[in-house]
Amino acid sequence: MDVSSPTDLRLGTRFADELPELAVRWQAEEAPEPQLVVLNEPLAAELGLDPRWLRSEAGVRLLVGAEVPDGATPVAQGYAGHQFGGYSPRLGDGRALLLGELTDPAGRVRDLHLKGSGRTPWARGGDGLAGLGPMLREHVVSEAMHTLGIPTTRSLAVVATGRGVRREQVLPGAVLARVASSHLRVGSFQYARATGDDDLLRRLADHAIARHHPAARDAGPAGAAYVALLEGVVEAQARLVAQWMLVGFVHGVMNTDNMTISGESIDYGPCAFLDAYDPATVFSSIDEGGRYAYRNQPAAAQWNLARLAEALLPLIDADEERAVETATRSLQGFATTYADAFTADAAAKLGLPAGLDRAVVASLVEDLLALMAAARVDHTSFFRALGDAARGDVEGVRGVVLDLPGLDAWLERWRGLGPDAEAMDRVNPVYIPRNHLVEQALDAATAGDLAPLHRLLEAVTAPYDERPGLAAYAEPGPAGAGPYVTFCGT
Ligand SMILES: Nc1ncnc2c1ncn2[C@@H]1O[C@H](COP(=O)(O)OP(=O)(O)OP(=O)(O)O)[C@@H](O)[C@H]1O
Ligand SMILES: [Mg+2]
Repeated sequence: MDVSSPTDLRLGTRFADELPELAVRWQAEEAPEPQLVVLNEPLAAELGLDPRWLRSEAGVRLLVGAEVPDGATPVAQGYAGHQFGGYSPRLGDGRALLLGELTDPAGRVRDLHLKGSGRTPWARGGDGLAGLGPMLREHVVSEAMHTLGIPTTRSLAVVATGRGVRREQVLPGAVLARVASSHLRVGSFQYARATGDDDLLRRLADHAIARHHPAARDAGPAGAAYVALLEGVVEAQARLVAQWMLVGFVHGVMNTDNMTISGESIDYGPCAFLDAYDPATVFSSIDEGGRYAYRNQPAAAQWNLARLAEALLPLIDADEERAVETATRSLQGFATTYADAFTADAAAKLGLPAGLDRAVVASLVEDLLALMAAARVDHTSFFRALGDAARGDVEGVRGVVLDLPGLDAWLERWRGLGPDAEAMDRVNPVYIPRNHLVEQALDAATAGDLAPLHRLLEAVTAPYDERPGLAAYAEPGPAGAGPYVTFCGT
């Protein structure tokens, strides 16, 4: 049955109850004039929430935090984090609240969370607010990621608050209602570890195991369950980052507080998708050293996971030296899982049959990426054009690569392996949220015109289905433009 009133909605308080040291009870700031800007109806249905109710005044009050269902305990979650390599011991939800855990009709437990809901005790100097544009970016990009089959937090809705947010200019403010399999971060473990309270650390790890890696519980005695937890996170993150790389996604701010334990992508701040394939691409204007450049993402993930391993050491083994040895072995799993996932996903993008020798596929992929990088081809449309090449039409790919003899030799090797063009069309998107289109849609929405946003959503939520009316959405942006995303506007 659909939930159609606040009294029907049951939100769990498991995080608040089990981890009170990480949960500050709090409430959202009043929104002067809440107005629903976008609602994710398919997600609402998946959660058992009646979209008509969510669109009603009472529903919007829930989505903006003005009304809390009976029995719910909204909390601001505590976490620490390494930001661009520097450690901040006390970050936490400075502008966000966990409303509680919702069990969907399929029995899955999901966090319902608000971002931009006002200052909390973790706010430090911040105003606790979020701009409409950045929250809509999170909506668009997370929905695109979801339809591309990439694990991600989701956006249920964006509600404009009617309050101005002072940035470089005054922007309309908004609250994002976010749904995630949890909001546990690497930084949550760093925070618990830094308290020196091993009981808290153990409760947090047990909570994470129960929610995300239940098989770890059966791993064996003593520290084995926590080693299995670490390995579970390492594996989930290795697979996730392999998917980012193959779709050309640059997260932009892979701090340890922006890396989940679930393996879902989180926090779409200064993120963007590659147009030209250049592995050195950096989008965030504050990432001056290029720490989170596209090509550095696997290494950044490994670095973050090493911070998770450090936090878990007291649970892994009472003997620190043995704990370090064990954790190091677990971290080494990243390289293998990443390489396997990357090769398997790349083989699918190339339409290759299953069962080919891994080394053959890996060298084929490597050689193709080198050809693509040398000519800075458009990442997304090139892979799509390869589907045409599998059907015998090589004009699209030959038209953009510089080293034609090299490409022809590569095409011959590849075609000899029998690529399946239809299978390629099912995994190589036509539409991704191109940066220039995202910017246009957000600018228009900020000025009150939602049509470009809806058109963009129409394109990116059916990314493999080429439609003639959406040709402009498949085109790369103007060369040399950007970086489009900065931190200042969030
Ligand atoms: N305007 C703000 N007011 C208060 N705190 C803020 C503000 N902006 C960011 N923060 C806090 O700064 C830290 C880093 O911010 P970051 O942009 O990574 O996270 P976020 O986008 O707010 O949230 P999330 O990671 O949940 O998506 C977080 O602790 C966040 O709560
Ligand atoms: Mg963040």
